[in-house]
Amino acid sequence: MLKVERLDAFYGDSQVLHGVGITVGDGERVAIVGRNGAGKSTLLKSLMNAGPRVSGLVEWQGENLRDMPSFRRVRLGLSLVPEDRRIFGHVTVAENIEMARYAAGGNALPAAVVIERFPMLVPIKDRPGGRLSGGQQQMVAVARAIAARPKLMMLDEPTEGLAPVIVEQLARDVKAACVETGAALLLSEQNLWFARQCTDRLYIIDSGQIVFSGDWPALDRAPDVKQRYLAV
Ligand SMILES: Nc1ncnc2c1ncn2[C@@H]1O[C@H](COP(=O)(O)OP(=O)(O)OP(=O)(O)O)[C@@H](O)[C@H]1O
Repeated sequence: MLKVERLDAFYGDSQVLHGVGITVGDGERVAIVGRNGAGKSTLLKSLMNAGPRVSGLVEWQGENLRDMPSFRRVRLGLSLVPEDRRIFGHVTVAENIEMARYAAGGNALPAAVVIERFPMLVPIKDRPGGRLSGGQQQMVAVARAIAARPKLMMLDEPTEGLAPVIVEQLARDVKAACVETGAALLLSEQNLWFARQCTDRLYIIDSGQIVFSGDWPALDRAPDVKQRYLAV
């Protein structure tokens, strides 16, 4: 279980997160939604110690992570798929997924097993990463994360720039992969439809602060909140 309390994050002198508190239970799927610049990416990076300077509590399975480096967090089962996906262009889809072994060691799932879980990847498994569409790249990035058998997978705006038909497929595959492997999900998104398909509850972040916490029906019952923090 992830427990975050009083989390502040800074780039230089500029404070971007202010006293953030969230939890994600074992196997739970939770969304962080908010407008551009609200602090979603900064929050996920802060949880991995991958960029901003942070203070406050980040506790994972009862351990206060303090200044633990990212690679050790990965070994504890935390995994972040960043916005830019970081697919290797000169090796194939299957080899990109095989790279999960470097993060997870002997515990990683074989690429062939993971590819079966993502139907879109089956016909393109031998294609170089540099010749993939944005949607295919995102699918590979999620598959690679799943191959490392994370206990908590964090996805940073996976639908950005993707066609609606790909967004639908990605929603099905992300949810199914989490359910099958028991991985928890912390999803940063602006696409409310996608976030709702993949998760059971959400936090809204605005100007670096959590301004709403509840399940999706609770958001439906609060149209003023939706209008104030999520309308474009
Ligand atoms: N490396 C950085 N250095 C300085 N300021 C940054 C840096 N990265 C982000 N910021 C600032 O921090 C604030 C939060 O940005 P962040 O990327 O976390 O938002 P976001 O909710 O993920 O938005 P987006 O959807 O645009 O990615 C913004 O004001 C942004 O300009």
